[in-house]
Amino acid sequence: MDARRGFLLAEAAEHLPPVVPVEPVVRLRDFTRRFGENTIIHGLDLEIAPGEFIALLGRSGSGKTTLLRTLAGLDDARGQDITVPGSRAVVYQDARLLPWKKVWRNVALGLRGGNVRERAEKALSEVGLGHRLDAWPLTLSGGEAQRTALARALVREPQLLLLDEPFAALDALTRIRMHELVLSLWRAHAPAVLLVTHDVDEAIALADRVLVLDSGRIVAEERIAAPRGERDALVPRLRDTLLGHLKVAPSDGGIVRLASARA
Ligand SMILES: Nc1ncnc2c1ncn2[C@@H]1O[C@H](COP(=O)(O)OP(=O)(O)OP(=O)(O)O)[C@@H](O)[C@H]1O
Repeated sequence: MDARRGFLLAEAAEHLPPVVPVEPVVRLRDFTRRFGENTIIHGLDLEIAPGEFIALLGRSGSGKTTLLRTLAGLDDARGQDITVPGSRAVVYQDARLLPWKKVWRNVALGLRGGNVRERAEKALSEVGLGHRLDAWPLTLSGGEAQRTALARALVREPQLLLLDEPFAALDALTRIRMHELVLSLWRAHAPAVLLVTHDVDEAIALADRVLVLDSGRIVAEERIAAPRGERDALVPRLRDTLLGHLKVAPSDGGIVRLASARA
């Protein structure tokens, strides 16, 4: 390298921000889960950075829920090398609201400290339900119930948000609205997210990184650097790649969902 080029590179490097290694918020090393004789997860390594949005795809029985339950602290992880943040929240496919408590009380459930009603109200306003604070859960639509579940998760300001197929039971239009809502909440609160889904297109639309789990092993990983509003052109290639890893034949077009593909 000539001296002038070396000087220019050194000068440019001086103006770059220092590279600060970011500690992952989740770290699993050689994680294995057995149920009796059956090994469900095989020596899995996983790191999730703060604020990173991960989608986890996999066929039925591949171990997705087992992994999510472990990260949520709901499964026996004794003797395993696992780091998770102290504050975590889970949203499931069904909203799991207590029908005998008003909507705002469901969101406030277990909240410590003062201003509980105001905090629940703020969270419900963020998901567009500021007008349903005193409603009973059974009067909510499916989408409203899931938005309440999201408010209940986010009011705790979790560092890790675990989403277990939270949109699977919703109709297509509501699902798209929920995608937009989840992205805006993610931008506002910046938790790391692990979204378990069967929907390849959903994974591509939402995530920074898509992982494919097969028989308890991560068999593929796709980083998606493109901004979320500019991903349409990438979808066909990514969909084919991911479906290839999932061993599902691509359809002729439209949304390919594993749930229907495996039926
Ligand atoms: N408590 C348990 N005892 C015994 N086997 C279990 C238990 N929990 C899960 N398994 C088994 O572990 C495997 C993985 O299950 P898991 O629920 O993690 O899969 P999944 O990828 O989430 O599937 P799905 O998409 O259908 O929800 C399955 O074969 C399941 O039968």
